[in-house]
Amino acid sequence: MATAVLTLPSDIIESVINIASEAGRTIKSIFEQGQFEQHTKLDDTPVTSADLAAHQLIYQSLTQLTPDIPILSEEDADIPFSQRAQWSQYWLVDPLDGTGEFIAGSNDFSVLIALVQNHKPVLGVVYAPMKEVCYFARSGHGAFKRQQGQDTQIHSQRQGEILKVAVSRRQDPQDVLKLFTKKQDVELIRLGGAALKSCIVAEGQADCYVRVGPTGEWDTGAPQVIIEEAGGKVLDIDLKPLTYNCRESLENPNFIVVGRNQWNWAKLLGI
Ligand SMILES: Nc1ncnc2c1ncn2[C@@H]1O[C@H](COP(=O)(O)O)[C@@H](OP(=O)(O)O)[C@H]1O
Ligand SMILES: [Mg+2]
Repeated sequence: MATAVLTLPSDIIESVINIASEAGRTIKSIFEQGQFEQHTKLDDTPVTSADLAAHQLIYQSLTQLTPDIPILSEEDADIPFSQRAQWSQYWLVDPLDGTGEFIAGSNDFSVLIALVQNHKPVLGVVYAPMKEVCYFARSGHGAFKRQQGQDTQIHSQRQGEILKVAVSRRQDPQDVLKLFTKKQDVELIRLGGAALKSCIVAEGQADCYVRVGPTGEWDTGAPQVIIEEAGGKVLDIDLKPLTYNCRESLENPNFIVVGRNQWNWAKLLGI
């Protein structure tokens, strides 16, 4: 039987922001020193000593904060579904989203921490250490961007005639453009890391972020709360919601993060 969902203090998000910021500072210091180890994981994605240092720090801090809530991190994800199925809530963590960017020397990486309750992300923090920007949201309380100590509420409703589409810097944009069936003027915004692309949609700098190819549930958990609280959605390519901790596999389907309700996404994607 699944454990009961615990009622958490409303200011727990500040503790999570502090944990993500500390992990981000650890990553930044390794990035600036330029000395790190690098391996390729079984799924053929890279991992560095910075990912692992951030994972250790987040794991210890979250365990101290909420000893009864389990943690699913990209760097400790080998937990059988039979065990995860017992969880009614858990922390979903990507200690370093954008490892490829980190290795390449680009600034487009961030730390992601989400709280998932009853298969739905309800709290999300995305901290980008090189940009010193934090995006955060709690279900029902709006989405915010914290920069230079100032919190600004963000909204995803961008106005404009051209469809601005955020896509991975490490992917052929044709993989994304071919999904759009209707003739439409499209401007591409190339950026690294899954979360930062979602966040620029959440703050109305892009209309959507389209991801074709594998990602993990940890890549979308925290950004999903931020985009939903900013007025947008995360959907699979059939425009159905993504699911969390519902299957043995933790891989997401292809997905689209949409900000603007004025676009007819079903028509644009030929659904
Ligand atoms: N083969 C694969 N399997 C699973 N996830 C993958 C993957 N290739 C890329 N990803 C995901 O896509 C994210 C990178 O997005 P982008 O290409 O936009 O920079 C990676 O985040 P991490 O850096 O946390 O691993 C990773 O989670
Ligand atoms: Mg990662």
